[in-house]
Amino acid sequence: MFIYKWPADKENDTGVVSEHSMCDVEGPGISSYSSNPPAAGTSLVPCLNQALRDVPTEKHAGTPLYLGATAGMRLLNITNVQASDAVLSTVAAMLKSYPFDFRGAKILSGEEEGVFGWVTANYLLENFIKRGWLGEWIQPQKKTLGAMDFGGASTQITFETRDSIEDPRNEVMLKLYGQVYKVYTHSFLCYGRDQVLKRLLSKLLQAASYQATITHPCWPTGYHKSLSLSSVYNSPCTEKERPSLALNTTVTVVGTGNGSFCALHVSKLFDFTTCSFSRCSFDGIFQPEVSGNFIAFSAFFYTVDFIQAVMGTPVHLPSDLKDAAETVCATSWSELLQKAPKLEKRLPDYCAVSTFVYLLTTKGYNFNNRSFPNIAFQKKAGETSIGWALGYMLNLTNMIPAEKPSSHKSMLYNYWVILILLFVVTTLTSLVTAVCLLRHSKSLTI
Ligand SMILES: Nc1ncnc2c1ncn2[C@@H]1O[C@H](COP(=O)(O)OP(=O)(O)OP(=O)(O)O)[C@@H](O)[C@H]1O
Repeated sequence: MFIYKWPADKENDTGVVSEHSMCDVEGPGISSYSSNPPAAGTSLVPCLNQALRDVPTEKHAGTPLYLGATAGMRLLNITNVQASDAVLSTVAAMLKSYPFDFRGAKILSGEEEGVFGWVTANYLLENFIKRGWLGEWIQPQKKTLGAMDFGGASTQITFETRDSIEDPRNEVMLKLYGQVYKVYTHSFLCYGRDQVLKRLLSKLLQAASYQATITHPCWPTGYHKSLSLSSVYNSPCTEKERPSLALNTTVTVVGTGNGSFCALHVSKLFDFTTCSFSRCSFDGIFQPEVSGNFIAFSAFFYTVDFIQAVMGTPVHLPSDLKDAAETVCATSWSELLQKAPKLEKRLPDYCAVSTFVYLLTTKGYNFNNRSFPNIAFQKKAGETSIGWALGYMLNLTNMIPAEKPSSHKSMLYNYWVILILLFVVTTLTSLVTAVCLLRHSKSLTI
């Protein structure tokens, strides 16, 4: 979940926010929500207290505050509507108790999440509009950037396309600063990092007939863990595969670090065969050919950053990602721990997630040797994190106008500055010339 806050008075004449800040509050997970709403405020309080400190006291009442929830809450809403309503109302009550202008809590749809991420990235990179040197507004001729978000529960792909979008559910027409953008977007629920890992465990448990000890080809050798069936089957993403066994049954899972077996099982998470359109990504979802540059953030960034920074392997081509995933899978638990002790909690899963990212981008989204290098794995643009939150806030506060903002006011101001400067320069030059002439004529008369 994100809370967005910013000093409302910091907007300039375009409605462009010059300063803002946000807070990402991680929920405790679906299982903990399903019976009772969370103890609201456990992680919200530090975030709100930071807001109280950042925004000057006299500006508190005029500072809009929104709460948006994403795929984790979409899943909870599927499993238990009452629980998801209870979470939202508990959190809303807590936000109302603060002195800000609280304007509501909402669960975003997958499409909204995708489009707002795309808006954020292109807004931050000034791809919609920018200032010329006279202060006029220029619409840059460069193409917009596609956005790929890999969250905990869902993954989104969003990009501008000229191709026809065969499924209207994937088409969004946006008019921003007087320009119309035809955007393709799709959000895959249950394809976020955490849900992918649960689905993978579920497939492995099923394949091993739920024996007391099973092997995991994506976990490193030397690593093993006992887990309860409920930690795998507490989600709607694994619901269909739930066994008849008691969910408090414990299973021991032993890592075998086998990259090719791992890829085999991870590929079973996708359906690459069904398609009723001229072309599909996977699971029967229409997708036009990817075009232009892309920015891949959240867990896309974490995964590729791990490969590059910890494993020391640059990722330019799909084959680099494939090879790196295999290397991660073949690295033992003790070696991994030695390389990145601070990431201990995440280390067992980099093999599965790298393999998943490789399959998703190449077999799923169809990036190839030509288009894959156009993906920038990045989590920030300048100082700001890329994600749906900024785009959501810009939309709710009408900060991105549909029409191009007028340049007159700022241009007029700049013309005045230039005129005054010219006047000063001309006067100074005339003065200097006059003094020089005077001296020259004096020296002639002597
Ligand atoms: N350093 C890291 N290495 C690997 N994974 C990470 C790292 N930090 C966070 N993650 C994981 O990345 C995933 C995406 O995190 P993010 O905070 O973007 O998700 P989210 O907004 O909660 O997802 P959703 O929108 O699907 O609800 C999560 O599974 C999170 O646990």
